[in-house]
Amino acid sequence: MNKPILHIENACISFGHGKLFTHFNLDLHLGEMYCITGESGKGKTSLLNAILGFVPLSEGSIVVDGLILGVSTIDEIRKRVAWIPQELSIPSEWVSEMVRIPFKLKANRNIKFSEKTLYKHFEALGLEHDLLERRVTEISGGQRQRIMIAVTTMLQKPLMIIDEPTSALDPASVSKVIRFLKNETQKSTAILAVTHDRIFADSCDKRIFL
Ligand SMILES: Nc1ncnc2c1ncn2[C@@H]1O[C@H](COP(=O)(O)OP(=O)(O)OP(=O)(O)O)[C@@H](O)[C@H]1O
Repeated sequence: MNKPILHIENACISFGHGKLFTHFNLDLHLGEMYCITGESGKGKTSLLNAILGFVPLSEGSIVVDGLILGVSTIDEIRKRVAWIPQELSIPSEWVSEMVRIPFKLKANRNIKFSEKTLYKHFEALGLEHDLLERRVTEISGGQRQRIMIAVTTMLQKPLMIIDEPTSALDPASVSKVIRFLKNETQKSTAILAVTHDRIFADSCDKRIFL
């Protein structure tokens, strides 16, 4: 098999109060969708944050697309990772502005925003086109999550990291998100998601308990 896009070896995260987990290993390849599941507070979100360099490992190493995570590689690694956090504090009033934010970030400046592609993704995810004309405060949590999945996919990064992609969705919408993401992983992307959603977890290539 080819080299993994994400390789985590012997990882341990600890905060002041002790170790969250130790000896965590993972190999994720292009075309695969894995999920991390487990009890609340075990460190799932912290692990995602560690991959993005926001939380330090106390032991072990993370390699993204052949780059060992460290001070000198973090900018390059962030260029290769699309990230959808669980909670988003969005600094825009309108959805039409919100969907353009990722394209203004330093790491994504070379990627063009396309309304046509966004609408195509909206359709696949069961979202109405006119959501784009609404205020951010006038859309539901589930709509916002799917909009961000659509937008993040447009960035075409080799690695997508998603925290609770379906937590605010009904089962029919969960199925649409799964179909959409599976379709995307076939297009040279790997997905790592944290989830408590049984349907979502069952559809992943591998389920990792933390
Ligand atoms: N920066 C931090 N400093 C200290 N403690 C932290 C920090 N970030 C997270 N924690 C603690 O680490 C533990 C794990 O948090 P984390 O959010 O990673 O868990 P989780 O498994 O994702 O939980 P959930 O399923 O509820 O989202 C929690 O007890 C949390 O309070």
